[in-house]
Amino acid sequence: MTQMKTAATFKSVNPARPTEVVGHVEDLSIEMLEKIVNRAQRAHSGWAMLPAPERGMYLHRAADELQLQLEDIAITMTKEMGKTLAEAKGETARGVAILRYFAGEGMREIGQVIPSADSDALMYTTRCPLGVVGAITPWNFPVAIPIWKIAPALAYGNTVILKPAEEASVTARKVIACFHSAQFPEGVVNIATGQGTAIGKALVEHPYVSAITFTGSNAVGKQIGRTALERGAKYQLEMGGKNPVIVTKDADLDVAVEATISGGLKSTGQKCTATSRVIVEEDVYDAFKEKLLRAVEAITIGDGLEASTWMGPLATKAQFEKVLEAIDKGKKEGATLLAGGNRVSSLDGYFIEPTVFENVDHSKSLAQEEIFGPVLALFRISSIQEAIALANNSEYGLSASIFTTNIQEMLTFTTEMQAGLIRVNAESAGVELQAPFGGMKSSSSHSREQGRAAIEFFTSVKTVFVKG
Ligand SMILES: NC(=O)C1=CN([C@@H]2O[C@H](COP(=O)(O)OP(=O)(O)OC[C@H]3O[C@@H](n4cnc5c(N)ncnc54)[C@H](O)[C@@H]3O)[C@@H](O)[C@H]2O)C=CC1
Ligand SMILES: O=C(O)CCC(=O)C(=O)O
Repeated sequence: MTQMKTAATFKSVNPARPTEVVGHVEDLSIEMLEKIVNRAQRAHSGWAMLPAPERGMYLHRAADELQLQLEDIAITMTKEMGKTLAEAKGETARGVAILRYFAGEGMREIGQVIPSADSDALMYTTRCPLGVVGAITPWNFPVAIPIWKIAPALAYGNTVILKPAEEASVTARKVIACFHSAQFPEGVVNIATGQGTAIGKALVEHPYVSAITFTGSNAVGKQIGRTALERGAKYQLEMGGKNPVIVTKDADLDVAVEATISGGLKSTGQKCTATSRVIVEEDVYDAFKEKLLRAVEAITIGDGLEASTWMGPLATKAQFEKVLEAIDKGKKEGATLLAGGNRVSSLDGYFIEPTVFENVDHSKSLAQEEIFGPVLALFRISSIQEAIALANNSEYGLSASIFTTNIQEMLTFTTEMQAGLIRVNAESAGVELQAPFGGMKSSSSHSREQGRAAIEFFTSVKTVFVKG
């Protein structure tokens, strides 16, 4: 990788102890970005012309490098954005598996032979890469999300520029170093660190960048979509969620409680697939609530590097403040606070207690706005129809779970629930890399990432007609 001198850097800090600097990151200028885009553009034709199995071998080598660096990268991730070390290790291992999956894509079919009306002709489809792909990623999955965008982009013959979240850039740099150690040709894999409003925006606007894949907030996603559409670039947006869990009277309550805690509060609730609305049938509402509150009380909060910690801090000061404001707003709107609701005053970092509300008006903020923090809202309902209607009453449609042993209720839920990820007797979070991932309604641009679905975004279909 060519070393570039930049005028400025910014600090990335540890949210568990904000005075600790995890690293300094280049705050690239637009001129530096221009060089990176040109380099990616120049590298494209050579990379695209390599046989796909050979591109796959590069991805296998990157997977080997990431595996070697797993411990260091996971520790950096925990220090930089706060999730527990166990989660960070799991995520890094997932990154290795994603790379291997897409390495295999280099050996799978990319088209179909389609019967032509002309008996002297051969008609088939093939696929070609898009060119330079810009990947704009958030801080909540600093390894998995960049890799599930970069790996398929590369496998199908694109070159890539990663613009990571400012708050997770030290980890991102270490991930990209694995690609460089795997000796990808110059310019094929690039990183552009800097501010979203400057470098991110310039990447989206650049005429050489053929496609943008984004995960993050709805506000930024929509802006990116508009800009990309305007100049004819392809785009893919993965945004928010307000994911419901339904617990019916036939559910195994212990399983439902454990999954609600895990889905809602792991990673401190900072997943787009996190559970935030817990919709419980009245017959079991009180029993479920009691078990849930007991489990919430048992949660240990602290630095994610400590083995005893179950829940770490919020990832950034902005997120910490946003979640405290959301809790305050919920209280003012009349919801009843059952647990938590405060910052953890005994700790210096961005720690907030796991928080549970009930008596939440479904038209109000706690039920409608994405909080992205350790906050659950309980709702009491009297039938499965009411539960599904409530669950669907959201601008989002990313993930949804039901806990029940009633087969008819499972089927009704899988049919009627408006979400891209439907889970039965399993928590709302947790995505398998070989399956399509994406949301309905405002949660996404209706595209899907990961698994074989990734080929739809990262390639263009060509229909070829050959007359003998
Ligand atoms: N769907 C998800 O997984 C995520 C959702 N969020 C939601 O977004 C809220 C705010 O989090 P943020 O970090 O501020 O998300 P964000 O959407 O501002 O940032 C995501 C990425 O977009 C970049 N970016 C920001 N402005 C840009 C622009 N104008 N053009 C191009 N790129 C730009 C950022 O630098 C970062 O790399 C959270 O509270 C949460 O509700 C945040 C992170 C992940
Ligand atoms: O639930 C998961 O594993 C993935 C969540 C995700 O993609 C996100 O929060 O952005």
